[in-house]
Amino acid sequence: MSYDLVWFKRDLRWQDHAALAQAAQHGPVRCIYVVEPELWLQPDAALQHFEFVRESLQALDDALRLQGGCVEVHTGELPDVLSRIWSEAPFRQLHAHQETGNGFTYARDLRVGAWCQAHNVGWHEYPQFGVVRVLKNRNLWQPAWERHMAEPVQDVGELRFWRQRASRNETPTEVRSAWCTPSQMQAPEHLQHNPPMRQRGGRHLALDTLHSFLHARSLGYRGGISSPLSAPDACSRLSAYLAWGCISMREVVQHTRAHIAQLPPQASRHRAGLTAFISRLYWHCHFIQKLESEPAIEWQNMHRGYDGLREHDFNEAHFEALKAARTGWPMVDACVTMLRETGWLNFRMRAMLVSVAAYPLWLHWRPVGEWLATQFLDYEPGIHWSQLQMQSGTTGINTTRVYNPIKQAQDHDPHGRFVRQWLPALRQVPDTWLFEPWLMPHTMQTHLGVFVGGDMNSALPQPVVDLAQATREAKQLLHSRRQTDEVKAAKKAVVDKHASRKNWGKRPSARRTSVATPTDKQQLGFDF
Ligand SMILES: Cc1cc2nc3c(=O)[nH]c(=O)nc-3n(C[C@H](O)[C@H](O)[C@H](O)COP(=O)(O)OP(=O)(O)OC[C@H]3O[C@@H](n4cnc5c(N)ncnc54)[C@H](O)[C@@H]3O)c2cc1C
Repeated sequence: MSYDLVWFKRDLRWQDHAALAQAAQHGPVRCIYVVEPELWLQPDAALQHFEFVRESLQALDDALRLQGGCVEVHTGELPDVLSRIWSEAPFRQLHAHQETGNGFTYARDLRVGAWCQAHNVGWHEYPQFGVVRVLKNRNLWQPAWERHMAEPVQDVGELRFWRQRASRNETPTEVRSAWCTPSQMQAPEHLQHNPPMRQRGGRHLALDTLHSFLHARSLGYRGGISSPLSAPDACSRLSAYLAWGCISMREVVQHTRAHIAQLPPQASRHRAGLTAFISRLYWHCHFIQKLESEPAIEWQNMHRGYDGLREHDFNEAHFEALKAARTGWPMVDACVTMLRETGWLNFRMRAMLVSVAAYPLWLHWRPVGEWLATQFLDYEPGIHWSQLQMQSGTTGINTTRVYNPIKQAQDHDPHGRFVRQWLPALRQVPDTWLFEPWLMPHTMQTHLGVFVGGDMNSALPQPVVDLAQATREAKQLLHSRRQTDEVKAAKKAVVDKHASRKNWGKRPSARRTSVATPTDKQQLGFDF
């Protein structure tokens, strides 16, 4: 009996799973996940991602077992694994979701396509987000997003699973030797970083998170998402579940719209929060579309006119201080610490970290992005690299936004609860010096027994650079590059390819009437 093979990647769910639903229509299915050693060797991979995948696969396996099936975990490179499976028991067709991943997955998918062609196996890839493969024109993008989200959620119904039969000479254990169950998965030894307080994987947790957000936490979305104190509750916290596919984007959009529709008229704050949340769901796919349309933005500047701006000045000491949470700016160091312990940070604080890296520390976005990719449990290449470039000023279409970490602390942590929570050395420091402890008089430092110094033994580090001066110099360098004729001339091509065409979910400015918003300003539509 032949079967169709379903290859799970970053789509670790069984509901609204187009690949599984379509495969099931053809007859028996066999479900696999492949641990690809090369993939986990990439610089953007971390142990937390592997463990989250394992947990999500465990939930998937549990659900499939209720129907008499399972998910097989194979280890090896693709298409070698396909060859092995095929030579043991040929399959008719291979089904998977489209993936807009890093350079490795892009090249691997091309190899898989070639393998399928050579073996006369049908290769079916299905979109799982509102991202359009081979998008001819950016103007067509938003209607395509709406169509995708409006389609009915795919119910996989009852599944028939393919069963492997032992040949006469094999014991059942030998038949299974080529794969293992999710609970038997072994993380590659080199993988590091698994934050103790990170979110756990699995579809049931994704659904619980969506439920608690829609019914309670989203009341705090409006006004609550910018401060790192309120954001962990006020934000949806769905990013990791969307990134690893425990829940589909369509499910989230449809549930949210249905929830908005049944809110009473007086629930205006709740409605406004959920409407703003929907605009973030557009942004999710809008940003992934950039990488889909131009995979090279993972490595090279979106606007090539910025080439050479930071590449040759990379300061390792600055980078090490940032990673070690010892820049000397409490808000920055507290955010790095929270991220290290939880695997998550809200948008504004992510933007601030990259801004500090890109401007006063003058670090190129690529190494910073590799490090942050391992720190973010929700690492999604399309959003990540586009945001890294946007916050570093290399897209050429966004207004330069430079976040001052002292002002961010004053605005979003006025009583210092956040920095004191994550930086115990600051707990004794009075409010007056909390966000600028290097200004604390020596007598006060002696009195508290907390010293600010340049060496690793000091409880509090000196700022690595003079913030005001380094930021001024960085802005000057960027702006002088922006003024060159080459940079100005090449801007239109970037706008045509990548800029948004609509001001999703943003309230119109009272002063602006029907005049179209300049595209580069629209790109900043994140803040309330
Ligand atoms: C430098 C940088 C890197 C980032 N890297 C990632 C990443 O790797 N993966 C990731 O999912 N998000 C990334 N973001 C976007 C954003 O910070 C996170 O999506 C958000 O903090 C996740 O928390 P949440 O799910 O509670 O967000 P919510 O505010 O509840 O938003 C709901 C969903 O909308 C999407 N979304 C929210 N904000 C954005 C945004 N600005 N751009 C695109 N999509 C958005 C996410 O899928 C998110 O889960 C990055 C932002 C910056 C500044």
